[in-house]
Amino acid sequence: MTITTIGFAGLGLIGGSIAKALRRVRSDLNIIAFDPDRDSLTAALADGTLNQAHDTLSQGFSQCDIIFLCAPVKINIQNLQLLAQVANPRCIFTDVGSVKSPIDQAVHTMGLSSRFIGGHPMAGSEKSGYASANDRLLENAYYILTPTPDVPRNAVEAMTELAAAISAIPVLLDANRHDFISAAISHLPHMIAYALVNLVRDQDDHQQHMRMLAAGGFKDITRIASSSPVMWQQICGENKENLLKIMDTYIQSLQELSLDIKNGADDQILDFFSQAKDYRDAIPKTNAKGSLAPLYEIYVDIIDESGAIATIATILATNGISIKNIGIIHNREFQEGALRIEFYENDAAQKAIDHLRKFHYTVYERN
Ligand SMILES: NC(=O)C1=CN([C@@H]2O[C@H](COP(=O)(O)OP(=O)(O)OC[C@H]3O[C@@H](n4cnc5c(N)ncnc54)[C@H](O)[C@@H]3O)[C@@H](O)[C@H]2O)C=CC1
Ligand SMILES: O=C(O)C(=O)Cc1ccc(O)cc1
Repeated sequence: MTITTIGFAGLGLIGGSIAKALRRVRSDLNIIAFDPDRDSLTAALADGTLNQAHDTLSQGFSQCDIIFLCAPVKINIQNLQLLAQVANPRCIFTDVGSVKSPIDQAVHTMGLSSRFIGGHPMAGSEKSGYASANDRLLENAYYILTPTPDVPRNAVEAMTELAAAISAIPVLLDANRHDFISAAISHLPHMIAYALVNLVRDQDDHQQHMRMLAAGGFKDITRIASSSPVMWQQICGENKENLLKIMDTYIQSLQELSLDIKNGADDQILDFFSQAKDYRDAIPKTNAKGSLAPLYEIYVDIIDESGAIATIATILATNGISIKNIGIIHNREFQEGALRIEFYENDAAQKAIDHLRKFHYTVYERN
């Protein structure tokens, strides 16, 4: 399947990131888009990502070989209905939505099963909009594809190649299975984050001590409460049954924990925490965007005084070691605060450890 023109219906964080990545790896592509947010289109024309911007989902999209649906999940289904009327009969549709079964069913009803490949890149962030899009966002991230058996093999291959071309890792999965998995590993965590933030907001005092004192743990598990409310409202509606099932299971497990705490069942509590720790420790490390790129990071205990960072940076620089990122972190793991240093390569991280230990710094690596 030859791909020369790609369309985007929605050019926010994910649509924008895919369009930018495709532009980087295939400068010859004709990339066109529609988004009701005119500023996104203007920015994407200005930075060279788009060849054309359209004010509607109409005739302009008839030239597309592939159209990516990148709006919130319910809107993707509406847009597919509009685009099916204007796209050429060879055009393949794909989406990036976080829920796969409802769009699959809609596609079936519309008689488009042989032309639709569901997609879900498993990376992103709490940010929204084209302004946050980044051509490396999906690098080393799993990109789930849920083609039905009706889709021709060459179309699935073309889609798999596109995902791989932007350095994502294509994975084929059944749509229903995808939705249950996503309910557990993505949708439930977002519900927990939203609910926890609101709980703290409601319990806070007039001086907002809770907001002021909220530490690493709270921030770690609530970052995603800054995600787009509209996007998550639509995900809840579209993955209702799976989400309700997994929320019930979660509530039940909290109730059991609460009972164990009430009864002073120390052994059960220790088992519960230990099992969770073992499973969590075995999850592969990812970078901030959720992709699997290896992290070459070390942690160094430092005395919190001016010049401490500069001294370490100087030791590394004079030994020819480049730093990718550096910053102090304060959390329970490092009670006094530690310096987190990220490198571009493992070799650099190992050299840094050797040099810093020579200067008697305490250095940790995370396994
Ligand atoms: N945010 C994330 O980390 C991830 C999101 N997704 C999925 O990607 C899709 C897009 O999410 P984001 O890019 O994060 O959201 P976003 O809010 O950054 O972008 C959505 C874009 O859709 C546009 N839009 C609104 N109504 C539209 C319409 N009628 N037609 C065309 N475009 C319209 C908005 O103006 C916006 O630019 C969602 O379906 C979401 O479930 C998938 C993986 C990760
Ligand atoms: O920011 C995060 O950690 C996310 O979990 C982003 C995200 C949001 C929605 C998805 O369907 C996939 C990934």
